[in-house]
Amino acid sequence: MGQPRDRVKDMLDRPLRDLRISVTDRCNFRCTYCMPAEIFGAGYAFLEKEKLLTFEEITRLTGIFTKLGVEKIRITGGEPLLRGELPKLIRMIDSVNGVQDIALTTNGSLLAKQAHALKEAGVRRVTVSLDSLDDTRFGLMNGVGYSVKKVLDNIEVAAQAGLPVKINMVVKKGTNDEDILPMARYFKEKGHALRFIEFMDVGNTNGWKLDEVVPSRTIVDMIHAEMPLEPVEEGYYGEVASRYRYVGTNVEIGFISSVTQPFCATCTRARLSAEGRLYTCLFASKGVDLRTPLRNGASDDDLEQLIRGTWKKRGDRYSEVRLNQSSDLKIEKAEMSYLGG
Ligand SMILES: Nc1nc2c(ncn2[C@@H]2O[C@H](COP(=O)(O)OP(=O)(O)OP(=O)(O)O)[C@@H](O)[C@H]2O)c(=O)[nH]1
Ligand SMILES: C[S@@+](CC[C@H](N)C(=O)[O-])C[C@H]1O[C@@H](n2cnc3c(N)ncnc32)[C@H](O)[C@@H]1O
Ligand code: SF4
Ligand code: SF4
Repeated sequence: MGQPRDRVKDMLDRPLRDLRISVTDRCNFRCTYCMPAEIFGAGYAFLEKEKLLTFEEITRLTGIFTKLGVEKIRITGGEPLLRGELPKLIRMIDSVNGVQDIALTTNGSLLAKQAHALKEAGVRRVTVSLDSLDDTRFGLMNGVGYSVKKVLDNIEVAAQAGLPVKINMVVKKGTNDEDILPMARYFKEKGHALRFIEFMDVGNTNGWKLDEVVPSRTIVDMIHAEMPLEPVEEGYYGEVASRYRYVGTNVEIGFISSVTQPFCATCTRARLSAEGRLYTCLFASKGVDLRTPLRNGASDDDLEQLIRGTWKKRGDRYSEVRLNQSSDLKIEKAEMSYLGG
């Protein structure tokens, strides 16, 4: 694996390390906190096929990002497993010099069919989102009545295919906070790392209110009282989750506290939307169009300069700025399902 030619840093001295690639803005779920059904209904204008970056375009851009320091790729969306022939894309990305890790975030509904092929193509690990073990609550939260058992079965298929699995649970007060302990008990037993995500004010349509956020500290205390926890050291610079281990086991649990303990100071993540816009923050309103130059014959050097210049100008620290505010900052944001969660 070659070393990056020139690791670029932003205005706050943060290097570019991770690229989160959204491969589609579509999803078969309508999670209330992400794609509420009343907004993302039948009339919603999703991206047309010709607007999506092709696999060749994504791979070419990945090669340029690695020259600037990117080592870790996360495939996301929308629901990434809705994109046809995903294993083919994974194989192409895996062949890019400098890519050291390819992870996938998915709602798990289509995982059983594809787990083996994804693993073989080069996916190193998957994160499956699941917010409850109760069918009624999960069905309401995913917006389409999708069953818990199917997701749990698919998680085990992925694990048996040799993919380490993490679970993401978004916690909303009054909606699924009663699921915190049952989820912790279940995944402790299964041996998969569960991560609790504070409900965030992403996008413009999820009706976010600070009083629906359950602070990670509360969840740590709640779990520790029943199943003692000990902290685990940061695994890498800028790690998103604070990790703990159940005492006496190797099973981990994580907390993603972007509302109450923002981690902008070490944020190394760039996001590439399915239509090829580069976003330097999850809460950015505008992305930089890479598809137009890509399709108009720009050279790799031109594209590298464009990406380098964008990262160098980056000063984003939305979650830190929002801290201590009782509401979201009233700015126009891109939707998470569009720019890649
Ligand atoms: N505010 C904010 N939230 C983030 C950011 N990155 C990830 N998240 C949130 O954390 C969730 C989990 O991210 P994942 O991609 O599953 O995890 P990760 O921590 O990057 O993954 P690992 O590589 O396993 O450490 C995302 O779905 C977001 O909700 C970020 O840069 N800013
Ligand atoms: C946007 S989804 C895309 C990938 C895939 N569809 C999935 O759900 O895993 C990525 C992650 O973002 C999380 N997410 C979405 N909206 C969120 C919000 N408002 N607050 C916190 N996390 C959110 C989801 O739970 C999921 O784990
Ligand atoms: S969180 Fe994932 S599964 Fe849920 S609506 Fe958003 S993109 Fe779809
Ligand atoms: S809010 Fe923006 S800058 Fe802060 S951690 Fe998230 S993506 Fe990074």
